[in-house]
Amino acid sequence: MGNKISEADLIINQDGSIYHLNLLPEDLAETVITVGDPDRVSEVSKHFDSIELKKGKREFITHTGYLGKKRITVISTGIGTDNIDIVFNELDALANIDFDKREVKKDLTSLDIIRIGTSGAIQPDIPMGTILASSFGLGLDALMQYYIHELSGDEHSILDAFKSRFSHIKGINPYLTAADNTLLNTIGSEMAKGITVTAPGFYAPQGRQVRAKNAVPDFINLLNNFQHGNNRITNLEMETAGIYALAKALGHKALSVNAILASRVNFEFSKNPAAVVDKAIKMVLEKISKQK
Ligand SMILES: O=P(O)(O)O[C@H]1O[C@H](CO)[C@@H](O)[C@H]1O
Ligand SMILES: O=c1cc[nH]c(=O)[nH]1
Repeated sequence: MGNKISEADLIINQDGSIYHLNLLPEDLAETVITVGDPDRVSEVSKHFDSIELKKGKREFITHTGYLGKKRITVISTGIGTDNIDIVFNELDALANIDFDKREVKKDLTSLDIIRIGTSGAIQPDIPMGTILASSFGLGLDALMQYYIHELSGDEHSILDAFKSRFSHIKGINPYLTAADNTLLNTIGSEMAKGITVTAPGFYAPQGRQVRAKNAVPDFINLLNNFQHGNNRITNLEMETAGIYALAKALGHKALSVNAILASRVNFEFSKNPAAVVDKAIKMVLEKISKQK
């Protein structure tokens, strides 16, 4: 009885679906694509050979279907790592908790989770239109302060170097997690690679200044000058670090693929963002369709 998860910890709706995602366990495929924008879900599923279900609640829209013999779920997370907390805990519950018994299943399923997101580049040699796979996610948000998560030697050494270089920025406690190596070397094999910084906002937290004044001057230059071994920071967005860290904590494999819409060092934003996103979607689906 001690292992039973309470009704307040794991909320199951009257119809047996999980609280926010509105999905039943059988609605979820073992290959999951996450996107930020709910409208991007159909941009992915329009390439499927068949669509088995469409469900949604709030910003969490889900389509599950087949690409050849591969069953795939595509789901929108909305913006930010606070939403990643909800989506990843609920995806994991769908895969690994027996909803009738409210207990963790004996045999755990490790999902393959691939994010297709948009992002801004901070290196001059990464132009708009690049499709980039995140080798690491470096979080400047607070999500992982609430979870126990372990770091590998590589993760420790990059994170320690970053923390000592950025110790002057008040109120941050960065965390860092690597991509799943197999997904990086298969799905990401033909993509540019680099460390993705996940910011807790789009404007000043990504070094943008419109009217409100930035507390961290020269943020983009500070980030793009950071180098540890062969690792450098290439781009900024708002979910990857949370995805990598929570996926690892829950035993899932994750890769984040970034459609680069902005060059922050050239002060440019894509005139045709849909075409860049479509290129990323096609690259990912082509690789997934070749997986066993
Ligand atoms: O296009 P998506 O996947 O939402 O990703 C990026 O775009 C949003 C900001 O415009 C943030 O969610 C950021 O991570
Ligand atoms: O610069 C960018 C572009 C897309 N998404 C972000 O979070 N930042």
